[in-house]
Amino acid sequence: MLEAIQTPADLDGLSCEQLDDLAAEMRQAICDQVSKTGGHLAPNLGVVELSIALHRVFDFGHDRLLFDVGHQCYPHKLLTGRYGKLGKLRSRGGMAGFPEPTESDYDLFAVGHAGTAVSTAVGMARGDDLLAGGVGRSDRRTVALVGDASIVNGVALEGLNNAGTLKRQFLVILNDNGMSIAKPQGGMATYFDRIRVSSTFSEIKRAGKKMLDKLPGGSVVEEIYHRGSDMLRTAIASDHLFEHFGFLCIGPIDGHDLPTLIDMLEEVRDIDRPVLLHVKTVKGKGFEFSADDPTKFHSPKPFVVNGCRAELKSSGRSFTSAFADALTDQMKLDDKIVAITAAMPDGTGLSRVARDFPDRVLDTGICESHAMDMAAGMAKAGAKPFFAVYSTFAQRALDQVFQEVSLQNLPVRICMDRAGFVGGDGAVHHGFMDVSMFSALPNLVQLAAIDEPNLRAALGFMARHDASASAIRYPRDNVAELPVQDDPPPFQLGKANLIRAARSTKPDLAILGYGVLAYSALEVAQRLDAEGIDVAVYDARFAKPVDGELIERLIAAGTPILTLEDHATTGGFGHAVLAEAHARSLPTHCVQILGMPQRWIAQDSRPNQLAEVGLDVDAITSAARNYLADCAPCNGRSHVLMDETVPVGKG
Ligand SMILES: Cc1ncc(C[n+]2csc(CCOP(=O)(O)OP(=O)(O)O)c2C)c(N)n1
Ligand SMILES: CC(=O)[C@@H](O)[C@H](O)COP(=O)(O)O
Ligand SMILES: [Mg+2]
Repeated sequence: MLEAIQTPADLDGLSCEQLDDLAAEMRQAICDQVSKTGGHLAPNLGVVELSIALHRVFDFGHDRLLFDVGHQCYPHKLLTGRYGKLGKLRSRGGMAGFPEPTESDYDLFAVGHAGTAVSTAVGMARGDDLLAGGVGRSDRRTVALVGDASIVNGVALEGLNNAGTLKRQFLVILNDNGMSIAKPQGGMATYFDRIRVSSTFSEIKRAGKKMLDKLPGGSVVEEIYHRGSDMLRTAIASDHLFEHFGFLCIGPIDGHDLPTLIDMLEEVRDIDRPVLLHVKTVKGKGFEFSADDPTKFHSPKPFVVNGCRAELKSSGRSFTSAFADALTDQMKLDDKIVAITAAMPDGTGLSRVARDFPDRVLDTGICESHAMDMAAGMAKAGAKPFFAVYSTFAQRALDQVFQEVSLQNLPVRICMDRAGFVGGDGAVHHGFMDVSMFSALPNLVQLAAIDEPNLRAALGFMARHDASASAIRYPRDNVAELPVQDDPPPFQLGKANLIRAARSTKPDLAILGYGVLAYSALEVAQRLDAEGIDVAVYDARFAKPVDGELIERLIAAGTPILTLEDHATTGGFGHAVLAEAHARSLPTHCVQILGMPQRWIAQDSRPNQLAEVGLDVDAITSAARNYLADCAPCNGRSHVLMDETVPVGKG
């Protein structure tokens, strides 16, 4: 049946039994695919009936459907003609793992960061009305689908605050499954726990039907049972929190009971004021292993289903695990250290740290801005906060980093995982601009780790460095099985580390790698060496301050520099090297920058390997070779690779 659904209109006329069968087929297709490629499983399994009911009742070819985070969009995509793309989930030419406007007009925003749906939905509603001649004049209905953990995010509350003033149809579906990735945190989570246990509307309805079934009267019973308005009145929630934002609040209702969902959505569809429909769902529903462990199966790597169990395929030692162990060791040495996460305890490794220090690991919920300011407050009080956050989510707290951390010169430590390309999650999650983002801020040291021993050394530096804030970056990847050095020298502020000496005192090329690409540079150097090109390789370690003395020494000796980073070239480490050369009145002499090309950063589908984006060893080697051909004899030209569309090495 699923293959036959080319547009949501194909849902019309299907009976509830058929829709239930369709739901089962969708669950199986999603589970089969995610088990092969990885992706978001539990969130999508939890919204199958809700997605069917939404597309049955609304016409989102005309109406507006906005997803929050968007990781739960797979059922929506299957119902809007993309079943054929499921087999290439999260890869180029396939089905993106988040809503993707380049994939379908049913996807309005490419999203991935929590809290945005209500605001973009308010914007679309206001925009539609404006273009239709005035408030309430548009016939496009607007729906925002938000999870119970995302709705606590600051942006979401800003959206709700404004949405309540709308004088037109506006529906927020609160998908309440009692889960974030981990257990949700904070007062709102406690509130939802309380109202979620109040008997849901469907339970009232079922009890009512049982009672009515006992009465004689056949069709009268059916009529009463199905008369929507009574349902609606029964389901209206008095003194629901969001009622105070100006919403008519309904529910909670059972998010897996298709007849109730369809009835209720039909009831609320044309109410001409903001409505919040509180829907209770089970994250991971449909498979025991995912419903029993929605955290583990939130966004699993490929796994093998074994009856009612599922085993994730093991995949080596990650930077995340290395970070968690290194931070744990630092916390053993210093009881002022406290670890903070914004709803990502497992993704950042802090759940591993919490096993040893449950009282010194704090989870704020999806509230990065608050977490950063809380860290600033803790630093002000004399504690040593380490805020573990994905590079992409740190973007949400940029203002707090400047205003409450760097401007106050408070020693907050920011540990950014998923820096660089993230693979399957793609454009909405790449950590491509943390260096640029923080580079203009005063009192903020920026550093990167090449492997596990260096990550440990870097954290030791950060724990000791009280003179300013510091921000470290490391990738969504495994650590090198063979580290560059088992016992690297301690990190010294602004000092790079020579990891491959050239054969001569005046090498043909010096490669300065920032982060893990310094590791790739070693193989590049080996290949060039075999061609008689004498190369020195440095682990740059710091993007702010860069090692100015090294840069001066190299440029003065006429040694061309190639900088490498898994970061945008704009405002990245390479630009910092150029700026340093400029500040030292050095000729920006043969400095070439190699980083993440813009065209890939905005790519709508998923570069899964550095090879796809020209940052693998082959590509770097050929870039270095072309570059040397350009600048021998060194003519003082600066080969800054500003235009990423130009093949590397011809900058
Ligand atoms: C700003 C931001 N911080 C963190 C995340 C990581 N993240 C993705 S989904 C998720 C949990 C969302 O919970 P909820 O909104 O309840 O949706 P559910 O997964 O339960 O369906 C988190 C923390 C994010 N996407 N955006
Ligand atoms: C949707 C979201 O933001 C998270 O689920 C994220 O996709 C997790 O990323 P990792 O798989 O890298 O932990
Ligand atoms: Mg949830």
